[in-house]
Amino acid sequence: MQIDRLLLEGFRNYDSQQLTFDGSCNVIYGENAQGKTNLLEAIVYLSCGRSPRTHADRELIGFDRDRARLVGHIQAREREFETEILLNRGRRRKMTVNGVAAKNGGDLSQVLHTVFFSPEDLFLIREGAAARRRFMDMSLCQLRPRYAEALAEYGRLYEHKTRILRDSDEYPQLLDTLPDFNHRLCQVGAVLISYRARYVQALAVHAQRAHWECSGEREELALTYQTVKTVEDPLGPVQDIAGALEEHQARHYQAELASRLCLSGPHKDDIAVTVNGLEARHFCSQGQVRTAALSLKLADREIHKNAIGEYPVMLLDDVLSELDPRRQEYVLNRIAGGQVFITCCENDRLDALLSGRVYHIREGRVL
Ligand SMILES: Nc1ncnc2c1ncn2[C@@H]1O[C@H](COP(=O)(O)OP(=O)(O)OP(=O)(O)O)[C@@H](O)[C@H]1O
Repeated sequence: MQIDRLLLEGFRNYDSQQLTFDGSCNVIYGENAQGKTNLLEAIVYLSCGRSPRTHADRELIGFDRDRARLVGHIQAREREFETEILLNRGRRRKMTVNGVAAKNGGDLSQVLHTVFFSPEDLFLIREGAAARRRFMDMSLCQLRPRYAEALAEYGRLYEHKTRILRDSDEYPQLLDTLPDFNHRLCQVGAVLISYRARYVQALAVHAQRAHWECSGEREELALTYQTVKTVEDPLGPVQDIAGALEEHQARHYQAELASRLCLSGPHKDDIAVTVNGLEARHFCSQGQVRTAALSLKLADREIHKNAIGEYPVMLLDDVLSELDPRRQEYVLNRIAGGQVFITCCENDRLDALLSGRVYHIREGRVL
């Protein structure tokens, strides 16, 4: 799987730029704030309709523009595809694959998969649960179109329920609609839990191996999916999970009314990460955190490879400079085989490490 050509018009700081890429390694370098990350962001966006940096599509449109256009020529499953996205201020975006309308990001992911790794991901281990949920969601939305649909529906239901709880003092009749919302949240929430549990099960195996190798066979990384307490078996039948969610919700009904917050549901899920039995978030050194974050990303790449039979496009945003030479070498050896994009501020060291095409970016243009 690879992206051969990319056209950006009015996307972030790219006015109008056409790029042709190498099938193996592409090194993108330039000074700070020139558009290196924007370029990788565009490729991720073409793969799933979601930016790794923002939920707000309007932020992707150039400051002085009303619309942005992204076109990617992609090779996958021995076929060629053209994915196009049009973003308009104040209007719904339009997405097509080979001229056929794509209704959501899941349709784009039928064509292109990406794994994006940036310095912020080094905090995947240290930060709160939201970072790890976002990681699962980004990956699962690409892997499973049904997950993307369920996640979007869950988000809409969650917002409605939040508004009902918030406004119920002023309009008590709103509470009459709450049982319906709660029921649907449990049904859709159960689908999310079922997918997440399987994903983390696979992730744990690959990440454990990557961390073990990268740490010189000294450290054991373990991942455990954590969800709503009443769900005893997240790998069990979806209807059983939904039942367990209803039970948890009923127990928290009064507390939700009192706090006016959605307290029950998989929107609070997490992945517990331990290294040699110790909670990584609190007890890991900087180096261990880096190795663990890296292992999660490499594991994610393996899961995509197993699911689609081809390596996803790997995008490494400024991360090599954050890693010591041993880890750098480990990453570069492990990612050989698929198409890779690497951004960096200076190209000298990377030139020595990699063979591939080099792009110098300045002010949203390739020099
Ligand atoms: N919607 C937008 N329209 C125009 N320019 C934008 C928009 N969003 C961001 N920018 C500009 O893009 C630039 C940042 O680009 P990017 O994040 O790709 O930098 P970078 O080259 O990766 O830098 P660094 O090496 O510091 O990470 C900034 O100058 C920012 O002002």
